[in-house]
Amino acid sequence: MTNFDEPHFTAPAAQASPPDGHGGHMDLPRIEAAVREILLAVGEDPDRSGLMDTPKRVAKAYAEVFAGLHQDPGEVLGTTFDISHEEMVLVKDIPFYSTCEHHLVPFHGSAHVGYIPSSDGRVTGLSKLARLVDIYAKRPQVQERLTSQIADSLVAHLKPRGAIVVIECEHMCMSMRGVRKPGAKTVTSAVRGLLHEPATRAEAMSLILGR
Ligand SMILES: Nc1nc2c(ncn2[C@@H]2O[C@H](COP(=O)(O)OP(=O)(O)OP(=O)(O)O)[C@@H](O)[C@H]2O)c(=O)[nH]1
Ligand SMILES: [Zn+2]
Repeated sequence: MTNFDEPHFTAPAAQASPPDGHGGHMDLPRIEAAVREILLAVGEDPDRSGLMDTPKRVAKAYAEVFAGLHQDPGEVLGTTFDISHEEMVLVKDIPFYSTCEHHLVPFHGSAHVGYIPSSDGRVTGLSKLARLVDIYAKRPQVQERLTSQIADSLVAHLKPRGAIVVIECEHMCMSMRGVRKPGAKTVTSAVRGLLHEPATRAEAMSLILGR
């Protein structure tokens, strides 16, 4: 069964902060040791010159790719402005990279994130919507959970009257291996509140799809 629980914001054996300095910890030496094991297991020589620094590099790369495990969406969405806006705010074509939790290879594409602000006259910064996408993308993920987590986080932190998230992705686990269908796109959506109304939803979808 899929586990929809929020990952923990702290990991055991704290060793080093992720590169963006948003708190939380990664056990870099442990990642390095595991990468060395993988290299040995596939029949490589981790001590040859080309691979000598690879475990260290991979650990550094993983700290970046999984940094979202240690970031708090509430903190990002906490920056709000006193702007009364009754209609939809939509940031579309937000590029992102995530990691398929089944194969630990990338899936990547675009996210479209929209909301109808709460009646309290406050909106969040536009960049915060893109930051929110990254916080959830930079974790081991499946596309469906990524989509609903972004929508649920908007609802929890901004109390909007409605929210919509549409994500279009290519999964490398379907392109470079396995079924090998490069170019196949998976589209997922999550809709909350007033965006369930057919006319509002249709308006959002036409804004999202009208390129
Ligand atoms: N629903 C969903 N499935 C995903 C996602 N990312 C990868 N998958 C799928 O996860 C499934 C894992 O299937 P398994 O049969 O357990 O693993 P596998 O033998 O590697 O499967 P193949 O990829 O078909 O070779 C595959 O069908 C993947 O396409 C995702 O974000 N959402
Ligand atoms: Zn996969």
